[in-house]
Amino acid sequence: MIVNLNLQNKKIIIIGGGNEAQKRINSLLKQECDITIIADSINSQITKLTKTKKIKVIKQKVVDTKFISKLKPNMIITTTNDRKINQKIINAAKKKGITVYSSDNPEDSDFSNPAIIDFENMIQIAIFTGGQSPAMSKKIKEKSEKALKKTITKEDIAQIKIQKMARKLAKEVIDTPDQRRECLRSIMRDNEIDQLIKDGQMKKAEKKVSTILRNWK
Ligand SMILES: C[C@@]1(CC(=O)O)c2cc3[nH]c(cc4nc(cc5[nH]c(cc(n2)[C@H]1CCC(=O)O)[C@@](C)(CC(=O)O)[C@@H]5CCC(=O)O)C(CC(=O)O)=C4CCC(=O)O)c(CCC(=O)O)c3CC(=O)O
Ligand SMILES: NC(=O)C1=CN([C@@H]2O[C@H](COP(=O)(O)OP(=O)(O)OC[C@H]3O[C@@H](n4cnc5c(N)ncnc54)[C@H](O)[C@@H]3O)[C@@H](O)[C@H]2O)C=CC1
Repeated sequence: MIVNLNLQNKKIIIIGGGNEAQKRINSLLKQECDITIIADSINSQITKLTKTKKIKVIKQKVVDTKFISKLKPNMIITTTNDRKINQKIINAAKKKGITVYSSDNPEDSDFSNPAIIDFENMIQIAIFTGGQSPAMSKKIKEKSEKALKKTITKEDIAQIKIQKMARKLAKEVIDTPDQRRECLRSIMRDNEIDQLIKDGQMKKAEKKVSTILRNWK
């Protein structure tokens, strides 16, 4: 089952500082969460990231699981190339009811990472083979990316921004979910708004949306 994790303000610990850690940090940085890396060595890309982004680093080898009670994380991601320590961390986290992921152990992890196609941080499309073939997920991602870039337009992304603003206002000014849905659909179909979006006139589009919503009966 693919779901999205809401990690806003969550405390996340990543053990290890190699390629896998780097992939996980890059996805975590899309949300406002508190990231701490514990590793005895950190690759150059992660070092660069720690200089520009808010990431804490504890430079040490993890030999036991005491860091869990000390740092009290909401989630632990272990990415070391040491199976034994990864397993120890998984077991300790599970005992404490902490969400855990290990790069070398999909069976014991609480979630999986699909291949992601991202459009301007506004739309994410996930490709997942249920752990059967990560390499095929990557290949299908690369194949579909080209096709999707032709299907998902700049205007679609602008319409998401319009819809975000519209549904916030709709919740304030329209009483029932059915009516809100109908109104949001009519905004999506509105030729005038469509044209304003195409012309890059976002402020005018928003104004028109606001008028439609406030006069909705
Ligand atoms: C189960 C899963 C972990 C999870 O649940 O999160 C998992 C597990 C493992 N992958 C391993 C190897 C490789 N992983 C990749 C690549 C990716 N792996 C990703 C996801 C997942 N990998 C999850 C299932 C996803 C699904 O089923 O769709 C992607 C899609 C997303 C991401 O990592 O963010 C990302 C591409 C992202 C992109 O480019 O966008 C490549 C290819 C390459 O690097 O070129 C290889 C080498 C070739 C191969 O093995 O296929 C090994 C070590 C095996 C060993 O020791 O040999 C394990 C551990 C194990 O199998 O035990
Ligand atoms: N889920 C996936 O898609 C993939 C999973 N893997 C698995 O992930 C593991 C890690 O892969 P990479 O990041 O490429 O390896 P890597 O060798 O680049 O990084 C390992 C990191 O762990 C650190 N480390 C090792 N023992 C430690 C300890 N006790 N305490 C703190 N830090 C420690 C090292 O200093 C290094 O920074 C692999 O062994 C493999 O099993 C590998 C490729 C893809």
